[in-house]
Amino acid sequence: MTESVTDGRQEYGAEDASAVPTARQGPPRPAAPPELDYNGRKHRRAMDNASLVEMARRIPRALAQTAWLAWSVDRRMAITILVCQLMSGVGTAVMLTAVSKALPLLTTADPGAGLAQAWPALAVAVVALGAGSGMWILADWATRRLNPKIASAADLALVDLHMRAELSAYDTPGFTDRGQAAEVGAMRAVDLADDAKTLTNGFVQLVSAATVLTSLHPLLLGVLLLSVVPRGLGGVVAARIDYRVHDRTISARNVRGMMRWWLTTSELADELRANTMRGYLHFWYRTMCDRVEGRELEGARPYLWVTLLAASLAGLFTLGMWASLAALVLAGSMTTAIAGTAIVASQTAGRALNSIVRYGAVMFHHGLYLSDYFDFIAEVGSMTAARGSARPKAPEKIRFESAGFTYASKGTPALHPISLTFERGQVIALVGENGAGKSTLIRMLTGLTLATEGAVYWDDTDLATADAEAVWQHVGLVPQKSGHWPLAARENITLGQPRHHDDAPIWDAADRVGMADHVRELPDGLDTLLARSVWGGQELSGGQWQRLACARAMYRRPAVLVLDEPTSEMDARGEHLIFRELRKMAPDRITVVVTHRLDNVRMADRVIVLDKGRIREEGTFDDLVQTDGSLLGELYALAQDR
Ligand SMILES: Nc1ncnc2c1ncn2[C@@H]1O[C@H](COP(=O)(O)OP(=O)(O)OP(=O)(O)O)[C@@H](O)[C@H]1O
Repeated sequence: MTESVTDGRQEYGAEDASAVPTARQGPPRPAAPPELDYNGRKHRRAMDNASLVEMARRIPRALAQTAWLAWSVDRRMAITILVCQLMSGVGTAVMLTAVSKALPLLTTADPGAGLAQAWPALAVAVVALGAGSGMWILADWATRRLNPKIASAADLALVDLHMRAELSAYDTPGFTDRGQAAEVGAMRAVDLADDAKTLTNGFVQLVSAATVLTSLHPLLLGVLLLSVVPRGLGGVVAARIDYRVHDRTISARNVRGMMRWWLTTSELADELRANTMRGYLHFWYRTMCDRVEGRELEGARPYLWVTLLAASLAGLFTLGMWASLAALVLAGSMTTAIAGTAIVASQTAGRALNSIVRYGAVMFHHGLYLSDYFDFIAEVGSMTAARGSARPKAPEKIRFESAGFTYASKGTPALHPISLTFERGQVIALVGENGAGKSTLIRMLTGLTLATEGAVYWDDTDLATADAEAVWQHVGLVPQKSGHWPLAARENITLGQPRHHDDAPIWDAADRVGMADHVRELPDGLDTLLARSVWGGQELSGGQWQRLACARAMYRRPAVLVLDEPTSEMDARGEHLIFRELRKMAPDRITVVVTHRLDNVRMADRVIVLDKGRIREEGTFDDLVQTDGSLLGELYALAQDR
């Protein structure tokens, strides 16, 4: 079915994938979403440069990384697996040796006498086989205990690093993409221990079987190896194709995943519908799906050819092995009994080699994702907010000394070097047009970012030398966009503070922002989950969420209280209440408020007007609005003239 969604200017084939919009009379055809490919380049270069030998080298590295992860989460289980692997290898060697001893006895002229002589060796073979299987089962149990622990630890490390990274990390080109690739690495960690165990078990079994095979006839091992080499190479090349497809689609999948949230969340459902955005967004999303799908399909054909070729060659080489065995027996170079043992040993070695090839390819594949994971961990690890050890007290004064800030991605400063002081007891209003640098100044003031020029001091402590967490202990921040945390109302107020048994301060904070009555009316009061998308959860209005963010900052009773447009979604009563509370709380702290509602600025002791990253004017509200040519005066007049 093809449905056309018309907004009067453009038409999109909204349901049919092939119906990429066609230009009719006049309206321009919408462009496909741009190719986003900042991160892929690095990986593709690495992939293209890597020879098979180099790629195979990744396997031991992946095994070592897995072993390290296993060791760090549960040493007991890691040792159990190792011991079981070795024991199962010993079991195989004992079993094969016992078979090689028993078979010549069984092929004598008198089978009865042969059996009587061979039974101890056969019994040893059976016990060794059973013990080997037991070891394998034990290793399996240990791996199952290890897998979820490795997965949680890998995921936790990733999430935690994100939370500890300097804000500038998010501005690094390709950061989100690399984060996504690392997430895939962390997700793959679920299977890591299992696959590593199967691979190493293959090695152990192979060594056992190869030792026995070589002792029977040196030629046998070479012939056996030949039968699995093609499959091994095929597996590695196929994994390489797979990873390249993954790598070529990661940016598209990443941006599609982000857009998916925007398209399905109730928060944007009104805007999307009422503004007839669905047609274009459907086209956009479909194009991304097609892009990913197309690249995956492109990889399917070479994948098929490689695996087919590898399997055919492997078949031919296996045939060759059987022919060689027959030739050796016919030429009298090998007895039938030894050939029989060789068959049993070659079965074991063949299975082991197959495991090595199969799981070697899997581990190689894991290795690529794991390297993404570890690279990202190292990258973000070096970007965590570890600045210095000074632990500043609640500041009496915050001083900017020629402090400026330039974002890494920008050539010009967002804030040119400025010098000014914020004092305890004062309410300071920051005013300025969009992009003037207010939020940037706030981030510097609270130590969220460090000045790229000059310095910011909390009393005598340069924030560049201070422990970031120790600084933030004294901060309460209401950012422009605060989190609608899918937690209970109680946690939404206390988040970031130690939990107390007494609810009185929580109700007090709710009361200060005019939310106490509403919270009382919620089905479970403070315990009500504030997330409509979760079963039993409740939703708040935009203004109510803002009130809760203010309550959270007030509950902290911080020495530095910073609010970035805290009342933009609030009604007049809420706004009045918040500013009244701020004034009441002001004597014990440094209060900084950013607001575009200039009537509120009156309550500030001091107004700082920023313009294009510079301080344009500073003083009391009344003085500034009455000054000729004042930007505040002009903005205020415009606000009155609305
Ligand atoms: N993460 C960032 N990376 C690069 N540039 C940024 C970043 N954040 C802000 N900027 C730029 O820095 C300048 C100052 O931005 P800032 O957010 O401080 O302005 P603002 O005064 O708070 O604006 P608004 O009133 O719109 O909130 C702007 O030019 C903005 O584009």
